[in-house]
Amino acid sequence: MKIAILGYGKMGKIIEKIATDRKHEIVLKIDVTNQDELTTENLQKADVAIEFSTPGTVLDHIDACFKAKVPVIVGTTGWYGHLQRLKDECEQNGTTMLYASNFSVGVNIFFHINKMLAKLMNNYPYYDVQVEEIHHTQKLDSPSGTAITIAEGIVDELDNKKEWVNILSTDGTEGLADTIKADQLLIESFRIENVPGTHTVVYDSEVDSIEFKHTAHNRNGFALGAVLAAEWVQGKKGFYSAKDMFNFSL
Ligand SMILES: NC(=O)C1=CN([C@@H]2O[C@H](COP(=O)(O)OP(=O)(O)OC[C@H]3O[C@@H](n4cnc5c(N)ncnc54)[C@H](OP(=O)(O)O)[C@@H]3O)[C@@H](O)[C@H]2O)C=CC1
Ligand SMILES: O=C(O)C1=N[C@H](C(=O)O)C[C@H](O)C1
Repeated sequence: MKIAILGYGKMGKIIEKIATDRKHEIVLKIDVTNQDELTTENLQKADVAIEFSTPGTVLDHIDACFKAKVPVIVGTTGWYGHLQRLKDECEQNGTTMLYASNFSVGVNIFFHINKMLAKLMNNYPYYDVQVEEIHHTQKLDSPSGTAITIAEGIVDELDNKKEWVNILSTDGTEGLADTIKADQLLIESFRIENVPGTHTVVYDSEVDSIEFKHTAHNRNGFALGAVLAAEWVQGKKGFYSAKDMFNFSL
C-alpha cells in the first residue's frame, strides 16, 4: 500500500516506521515546512492518507484528501463540531474517512467495557463517577479525545449523568471540582512531562472506590492501530470509526 503521512511529528514518525516494517511505502510526508506539496496530484500517488497533525490544520488536510478522493485515517484530536459535515460529505460524494480519538487496541477494549460498566452502575447510584486523564505537556487540547469518548460512553449509559465538564488541573484550580453539579461528569486533565496517555474511570462511594485504568507505555499502539485502519479501509466507501474496525463482541 502507498501511504501519505499528513503531520510528521511524534506520531507521524512512528507511523512511518511501523508502516514500512509492514512493507508499505510512504509516498508523501507533509509537515509545516512543505504545505505546498499537499496537492491533489501528490495525494493521488497514495492509496490512503494518515493524518496526525494539529487541531488547526486537520480540516484542511481532510478536505484535500476528499478533493483528491483518497481515503483518510484521522487521529488528530481537539477539533470537534465538524464531524457531521464530514460524515455527510462521505455519504454524498463517495469519499472515505475513518476517525478515532484513540487507535490502540487496548483503549478500544477499554471503551467497550467502560460502557458495560456504566450500564451496570445504574444499579448502584451511591457511587459517583469521574474521569481522569494524564498526558505530556506538549498536548494542545484538553480534555483528551480519548477522555471525551470515555465520558460520552458513560453519559450514554449512566442515567444520572447528563453531560461532561472539564477541569485542566494546574495550580490555582483547587476547589473547582466542588462546583460540579451532581448530573455533570467531571473529566479532570493533568499535564505531566513525557506521559504518552493514561485514562482512569473512578467510581467512588463512602466505603470504597472502583478504578478502571488504561496506561499507554509508549505511542506504538496508537500508530499500529492507525496503520491497521489504513489497511482495513481499502476498498470501502463512507465514514467509519474505530468501533467499525474492531467490532468487539463476546
Ligand atoms: N487518535 C489517536 O490514537 C492519537 C491521536 N493523537 C493526536 O494526534 C495529533 C498529533 O499528535 P503528535 O504527533 O503527538 O503531535 P506532534 O506535535 O508531535 O506532531 C504534530 C505535527 O503536525 C505538524 N504540523 C503543524 N502544522 C502543520 C501544518 N500546517 N501542516 C502539516 N503539519 C503540521 C507539526 O509540525 P511542527 O513539529 O513543525 O510544528 C508536527 O510535526 C494530536 O492531535 C494528538 O492528540 C496522538 C496520539 C494518538
Ligand atoms: O496527544 C496525545 O498524545 C494523545 N492524544 C489522543 C487523545 O487526545 O486522546 C490519544 C492519546 O491519548 C495520545
